[in-house]
Amino acid sequence: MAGLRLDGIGHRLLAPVDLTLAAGELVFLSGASGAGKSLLLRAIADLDPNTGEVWLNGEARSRMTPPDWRRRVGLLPAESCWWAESVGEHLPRARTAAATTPLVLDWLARLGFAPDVLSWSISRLSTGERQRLALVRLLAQEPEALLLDEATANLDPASRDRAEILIETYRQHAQAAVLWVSHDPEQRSRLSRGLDQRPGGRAFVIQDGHLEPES
Ligand SMILES: Nc1ncnc2c1ncn2[C@@H]1O[C@H](COP(=O)(O)OP(=O)(O)OP(=O)(O)O)[C@@H](O)[C@H]1O
Repeated sequence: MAGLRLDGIGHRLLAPVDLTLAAGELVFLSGASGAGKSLLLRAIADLDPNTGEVWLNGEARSRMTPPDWRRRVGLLPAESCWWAESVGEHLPRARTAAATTPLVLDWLARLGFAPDVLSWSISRLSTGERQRLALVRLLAQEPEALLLDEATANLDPASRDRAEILIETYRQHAQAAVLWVSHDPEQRSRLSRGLDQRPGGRAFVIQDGHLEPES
């Protein structure tokens, strides 16, 4: 089946979870600080020890190499990690604007960046710039599912709106299942209406070590 299926995925604070996200479906995740939301996303990405299996479009995680899995199921952590000197070095085939795909340049523009951002040093980036650029870096890997941890938490309202539109456009275009940790009820209500104005958007909460549908 197309989409992302969690089959008994659990971690040290969370009882095993069974959850299926259809291709292109957006599902929200909330819960108190420290409830274990980030740990669940990390468990799905197989970054920490975890139980269970995850299926992407019918393919088992255990049958893929970890780098392959993490490219196909892209995690946007709350705090992004950068390892090279410049922004462009973090994007596939994109050290310079000339070598950058038009799609990535378009995404950068949608988030308010001119092509010269590729030459910017990582050390000069503001928190919000890091968050927006981490999103472009993630999408440039063309993931088939997205795990978003407070993807817009550091952004002003205008930047937040632009990031939401980009994520929604990608979700619909790529038919990517999206599991989105968000504490912001207004964001969830905005996004659950969707760009196509259809109602939708299931929401779950982690409470007392269990994942439950939000009432
Ligand atoms: N490597 C670790 N070793 C020990 N405890 C950890 C580790 N990583 C996370 N924790 C703890 O596990 C709990 C859940 O962490 P997690 O990051 O999943 O919380 P969260 O639900 O995402 O919270 P927030 O909304 O504050 O980001 C926290 O109490 C955290 O301190």
